[in-house]
Formats: sequence, C-alpha cells, structure tokens
Amino acid sequence: MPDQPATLRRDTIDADPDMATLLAARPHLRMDALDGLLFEGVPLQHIARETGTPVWVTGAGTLRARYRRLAEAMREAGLGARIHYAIKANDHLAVLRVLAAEGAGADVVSGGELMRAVEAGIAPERIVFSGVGKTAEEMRLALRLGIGQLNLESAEELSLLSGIAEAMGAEARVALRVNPDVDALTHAKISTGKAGDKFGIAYADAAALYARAAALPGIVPLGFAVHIGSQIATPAPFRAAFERIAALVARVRESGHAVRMVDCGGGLGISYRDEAEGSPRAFAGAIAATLGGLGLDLAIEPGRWLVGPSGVLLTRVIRVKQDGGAPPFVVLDSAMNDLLRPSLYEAWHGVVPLSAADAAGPAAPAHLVGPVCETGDTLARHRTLPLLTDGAAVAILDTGAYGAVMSSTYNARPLAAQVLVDGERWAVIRPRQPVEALWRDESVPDWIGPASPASPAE
Ligand SMILES: Cc1ncc(COP(=O)(O)O)c(C=O)c1O
Ligand SMILES: N[C@@H](CCCC[NH3+])C(=O)O
Repeated sequence: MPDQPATLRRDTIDADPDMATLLAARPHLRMDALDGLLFEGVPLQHIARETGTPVWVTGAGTLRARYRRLAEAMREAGLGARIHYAIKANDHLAVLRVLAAEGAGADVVSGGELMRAVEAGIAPERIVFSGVGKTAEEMRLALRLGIGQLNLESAEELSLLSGIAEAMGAEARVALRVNPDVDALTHAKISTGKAGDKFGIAYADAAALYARAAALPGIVPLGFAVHIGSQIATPAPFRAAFERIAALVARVRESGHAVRMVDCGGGLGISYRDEAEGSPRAFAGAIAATLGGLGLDLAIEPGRWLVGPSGVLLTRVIRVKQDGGAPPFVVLDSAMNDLLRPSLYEAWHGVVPLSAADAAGPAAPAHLVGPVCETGDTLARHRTLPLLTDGAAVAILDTGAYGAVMSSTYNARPLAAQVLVDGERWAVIRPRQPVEALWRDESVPDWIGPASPASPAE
C-alpha cells in the first residue's frame, strides 16, 4: 500500500534531451568553445557577469525572424491577415517597439496594456481590446484613443459599451468573441474555448447577440473573434474552432447582417522540450481552409509563438544542498517569483550551462529550486542535468513569453534586470529593481507609533 498519493511520491527522474539537441532546435543559441553560450552574437556569460543574476535576456533579431516567418506563412496561404501581437506575453516597451517596427499591431486585455502599447508607438487603430472584465473607464479610454476594435465577451458588456459610446458621441467597432466549445488539447489552466470556460459568448447565443449589436446605438459590429487557448501544438483544434465560426458567419449573413471580419486569436504553441512546435503554415492553412474564401478581413493574435523562444533567464547556483542519496537540491538565485510557469503549470523549460566551466561533470539527477519559502518553488524538478556546483551559471530556455510579465516581488525579492540583445549588441532595458523600491510607496499611519526598542519579554 502506498503511504502517500502517487502524485506526492513521484521520484522518477525524466531524462533531459541532450544539450546539442536543445540547441540545434534554437538557431539563436550556439555553444562556442571560447565564449560559451551565445545568444545571437552575444556571450551570455558577459551579461550574467556585468548585470548580475537573475537577468532576463530577449533577442531582438530572434523576435524579428519569428515575426517574419509568421507573416510569410500568412502571405503564402493567401491571407492578408493583420497580426495583433498579444502583449500580455511580454509587454516590455523594447519588445513592443521591435515588433511594431515589423508591422505588428497589438492585442491588449487591460487599460494598462492599452496605454503601454500606445506608449510604444503602436497606433490605436491597430489595437484590439479583448478580455472578460473591461471596466467602463477602460471602455471610455479605448474610445477616447480611437481604438481599432473591442472584442466583446458578453451581452452585459455590449449593453454597457453601447451606452458609453452613445454618451460620448463615439462609434465602437466591435467583434463578438465566441466560445466555440472546442477542446484545445492543452493544459486545463490555459484552455479558453470550452463551454464552462469564462471566456467568450456561448456559441448558441452569438447570432442573436450580433443582430442585437447591429441595432444598438454607438455600436458598429464588424464580425467575430475566437481564441481557444494557449500552447496548442496541432492544427486540428484551430480548424474545429474556425469551422464553427465559418458556419456562424454564414448563418448571420443569411439573416441579412454584414460580417466583415474574423479575428482568429492566438494560441500557437512552441517546443519547450521535444514536442513539435506549432506550425505557422499549418495555422495559416487551417484559417485559409475554413475562413479564407468568405471575403473576410482576417486577423490573428499570437503571443507565445513570437516571443517565447526569443528569451532566456540567466541564473546562478547559490548552493547545492545534498539530500542523502536522493537527487540534490540545486538552489538558484531565481525563483517562482521570477519564473512562475513551472510552479503554476508544472511547465518544463530547458536548462543549459553558460559555459563549459559552469558544468562540473556529466549529467546527473537534480532538482533546481529557488530560495522562496514554498515547496512549490521549483524551476526544473526531477531532471538529469550537467553537474552544477556553487556559482555555476545557467540559462533557462524559452522564457520570453509569460516570464518577466508574470513575476512578483514575493519574499521581498526585487524584480530581475532585463537585457535586449540585437546581433552583437546588447543593452540593459530595465535595471534590477532596487530593494528599497519595494517599500517606497508604503506608509504607516501616525497612530501606529514607533517600533518598540525591545521585545515585551525583555
Ligand atoms: C484573447 C487572447 N488572444 C491572444 C492570446 C495569446 O495567446 P498565445 O500567447 O497562446 O498566442 C491570449 C492568451 O491566451 C488571449 O487570451
Ligand atoms: N500564462 C500562460 C499562458 C496564458 C495565456 C493567456 N491567456 C503560460 O505561461 O503558459
């Protein structure tokens, strides 16, 4: 009889793909005999030494190359689809600027993201505002700025927006986000298009709501939007969702309403370990096969696929804590407050030493954990990794999406520095947060009084 549930007893070690295999799949990374791990043209050990660790590194050249691959796949499929980068994945102004220079618009989910996108120079008419909880204030801001489109997720939101637009004498260009009830075949926490998920308007209600939107003051219905989830590896779920949207478009048009556009959302997955990377061609093919011949303006909202592989997190070993005969705990100077994905989704990220000197021996079982006071504070658990000793520096791969943006300062850990690499150049794009910044905006009411000089027992 097991004395604990199986999930708690897990002690098997997953074999990591070898480093050569990991690097071969990532053309922006290369191990050089002299300079160690190069990101584009920059030795990562220089960055780790000069800025300290942990530090997030993003590659501008890599971002551009990925954007171009995606845009090319859309063109090849005969789709003039606009690309609205989902800035939640990585909203640093420099990242936004690099992608905007390539022609990207933005998909935002808050007033803050809207203001960030505008601050980065993205024209408001190239911005789409999604999300289930837009406030009246955010709607006013969007209309005041002249946003391109609001993707609405409920009848309640539609009524509110109509009233606000009418009062402002504005016209809100709107798409209805539909929940197609399709299984995205991804992690349950990042599935968004199944009935019961909080996102989108129930498929059965969408046609009637569109007709209502057409009759409401201040509302210009453009079409529909769909986004079924994130980290989707195969085209089948996309295709299933787009087929349902195509049927909806036909039905709504038959009833006499114009449908001009469909926003096909994001969700294209990347290869973290050895899974297949989501294919832009297959994604574009799924759109073309279902929505391509309908005379629609098309748009997509990719996040992870563009930025995920374009970033790494550099971190250093504080100490190796032996655990009897069990795999040691390699305690890093980064933690779940920096990179939350492994703790939140048991996500797997590749780990590569920054140079030969950072690997003290052949691969051995280990758990890579952070210093945060949580058992779940793990970055790479149950792994076989090159032998890491105190002071060794490693890169945690594919952290460009949902990495720095999901950081917190839990355990009074300041936000890590950020660096942008571009070919052989690099620059700090956000310094490490000074620890004093953590309490700079806090105040203690006068009536609380000073701290006691000694404890009551003394
Ligand atoms: C509405 C919407 N669009 C786009 C995205 C971007 O998704 P991904 O990063 O998986 O491409 C998301 C996040 O899941 C989203 O909620
Ligand atoms: N944060 C998630 C993705 C959420 C996508 C946004 N709806 C991840 O890291 O995988």
